[in-house]
Amino acid sequence: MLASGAVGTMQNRSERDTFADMYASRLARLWAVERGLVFGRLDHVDEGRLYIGKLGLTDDEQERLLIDWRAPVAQPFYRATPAAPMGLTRRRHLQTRGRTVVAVDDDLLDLDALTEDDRATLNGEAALLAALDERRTGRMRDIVATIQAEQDKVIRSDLNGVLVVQGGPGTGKTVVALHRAAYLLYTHRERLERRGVLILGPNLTFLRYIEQVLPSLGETDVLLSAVGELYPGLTATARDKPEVAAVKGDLRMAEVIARAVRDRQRVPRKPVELRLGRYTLTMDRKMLESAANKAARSRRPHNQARAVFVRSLLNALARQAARQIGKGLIDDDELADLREELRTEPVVRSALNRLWPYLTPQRLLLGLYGSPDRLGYAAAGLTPEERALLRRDGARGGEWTESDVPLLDEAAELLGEIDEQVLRASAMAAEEELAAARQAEEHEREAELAYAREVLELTGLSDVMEAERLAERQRGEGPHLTTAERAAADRTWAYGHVIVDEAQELSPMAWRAVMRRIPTRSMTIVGDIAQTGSAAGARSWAEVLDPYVAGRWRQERLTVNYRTPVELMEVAARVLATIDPGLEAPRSVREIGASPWAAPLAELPAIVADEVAGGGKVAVVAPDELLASLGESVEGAVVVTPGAGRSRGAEALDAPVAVLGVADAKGLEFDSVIVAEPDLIAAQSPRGTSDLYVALTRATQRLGVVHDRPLSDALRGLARRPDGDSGSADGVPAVPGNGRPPGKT
Ligand SMILES: Nc1ncnc2c1ncn2[C@@H]1O[C@H](COP(=O)(O)OP(=O)(O)OP(=O)(O)O)[C@@H](O)[C@H]1O
Repeated sequence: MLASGAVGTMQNRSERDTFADMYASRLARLWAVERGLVFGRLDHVDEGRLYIGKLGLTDDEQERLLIDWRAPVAQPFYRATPAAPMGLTRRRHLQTRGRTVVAVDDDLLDLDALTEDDRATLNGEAALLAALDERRTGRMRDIVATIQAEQDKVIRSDLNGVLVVQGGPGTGKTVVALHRAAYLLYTHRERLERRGVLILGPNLTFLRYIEQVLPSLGETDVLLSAVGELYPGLTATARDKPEVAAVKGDLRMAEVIARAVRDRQRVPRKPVELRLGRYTLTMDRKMLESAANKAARSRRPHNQARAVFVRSLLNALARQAARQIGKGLIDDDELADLREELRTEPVVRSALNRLWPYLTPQRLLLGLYGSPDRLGYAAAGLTPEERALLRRDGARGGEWTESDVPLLDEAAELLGEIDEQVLRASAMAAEEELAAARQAEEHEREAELAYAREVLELTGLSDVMEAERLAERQRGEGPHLTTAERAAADRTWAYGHVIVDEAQELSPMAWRAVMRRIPTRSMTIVGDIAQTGSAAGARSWAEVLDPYVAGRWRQERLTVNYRTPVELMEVAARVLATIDPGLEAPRSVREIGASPWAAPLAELPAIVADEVAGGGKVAVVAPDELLASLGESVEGAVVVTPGAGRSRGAEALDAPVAVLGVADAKGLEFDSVIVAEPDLIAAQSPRGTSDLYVALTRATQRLGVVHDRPLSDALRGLARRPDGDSGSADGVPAVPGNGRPPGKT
């Protein structure tokens, strides 16, 4: 298609590009599914054999060669059991390397239906354990070949309504949610391709960790985003202290933002005088209030209601001007002329801008955080201590934090868009004002200059640029945009389906921002209440969902832990019991024959070197305050500090050793995990014990803790790491060997 060149009519060219796009994405899909293309075979009692793979293929005669795993006829591959064989005699798992079959495992489902020959060729089932025991690569992989029945139920659950998937660590919530996205896209392709699917994750490192799963299933057009990226045009990675995050995430902030907007619409008590050469006009309180009331009654967002306010004031001023120049009665045309004349007067314009300024969410929030007065008015419903937590000096600078993003979104909703033409016009006007201000009297100068700068800044915002570029592309003047790209740039986009991972971490304000994007409430929410680390996070799913879909959400539970071996989970479960004795840890499927260990902090560098030599990915999970120093002491480590960007996360995943805090380790897994100063992790925030539970459940093979501080009861019994100091913690004998598994069990 491309070789045919850019010839012919516009229509020809556009057709050519469409075909080229189509073939390119088909090709990309075919390449992406190469690994493990075919992984299963179903032997039916009477229908013969079907091969199951990552996508469907037919030959030139339209004979089915391969069935897509998501097709209804593939379902018995995941669901059939000897008790309910679903018409199968046998299910075969094929393991391949490149295009070579390297192993075959059979599940026997219907003994009676098997021939003697079949009985002789049956192998034991080992595909799942083989997959679980594989070394980790730093990136999550698809599990199509080994999806378990309870997971399949979640994956194929109905598109409509809110589905909550609650499950302990390692139960496959994330991987299942990703396969569900692929399944929904396959089953409801038209609707979901048009509206798009959004997957929200806890942080940028996590997004890098999962980003290859959907492409490897042939799905490339899903938007992966962290909550800190929900507001187009900025990526917030900084984190507030827990007590600040708790205030910013509280539902009362919705009222604070609403009042902050109203604060910018309050009219001054004293009359405002406008000196206009020949005459002086006065805007008294009554006139201002009447204009503000009209604007409020229009029920438009702030930036759009401004037009109503301005028009009302200009009308009143024009009448006043007419009276002053001796024209008592004027007709509509004359009034309109006068109004336009006044509108262009710099003095009038600048007064109107001060009375009802155009506002962006950023400006509103910075103005609020930076001013005790504004906070006093807007946050009247908060305590003085809470207001103090919101206060930020240097209002103009400063980084946006993850918990600011839902507030910006809330503000955007109340402020509305600023018309692009208006922005341009006010930029020009501001330039003029700047020039005028330079000539103004000393005492007025500061205020004038500050205001003009403000407007200029406002008009130079990068999201406006983005909007422009977007509009250009949509008009067909730029490169083709995918649904995901268009959705990412548009704050008001309504998605076809939204998946929220680690959903327990979202604050009530973040939920408002999420719900705005999915008016149909077609959602999958996955998480674990026991892992909630954020101070503003969830304590129960009902508390989160009842305000939006009371009585209309359904829940599935995942109960089997595929990541953490039995020995490691025993230790984690002791910590879980200290959070709440009623909480149940998931059941692990593997034993590895080695127990977690403890060692002095000083031995960390040597231990890490040893673990790296042992192979696979190693992580040191540490309290935030120790990250930098530990990172320096460990050779070859990539440190992820809070606020690190997407690329740092990726670097850490690809490195042999990552040093990171719990918030960034959330959702990830490594072959070997060393938790530094566990009790400091537990003490560093109100939900610190949940953080420790998360840290202890990240390993697939080996787990240890290094510490100087005394260990809590839950960890006190750990054996000393044999290579470290002799003896054991509190008299418990050392584990035999070097703490590594003696081999696959
Ligand atoms: N059916 C399966 N076949 C093979 N591997 C699986 C299966 N289910 C889960 N796993 C693996 O188990 C590990 C844990 O899965 P995942 O990260 O999705 O769990 P999670 O419930 O999201 O955990 P957490 O709550 O701790 O983040 C992953 O390596 C995943 O690939």
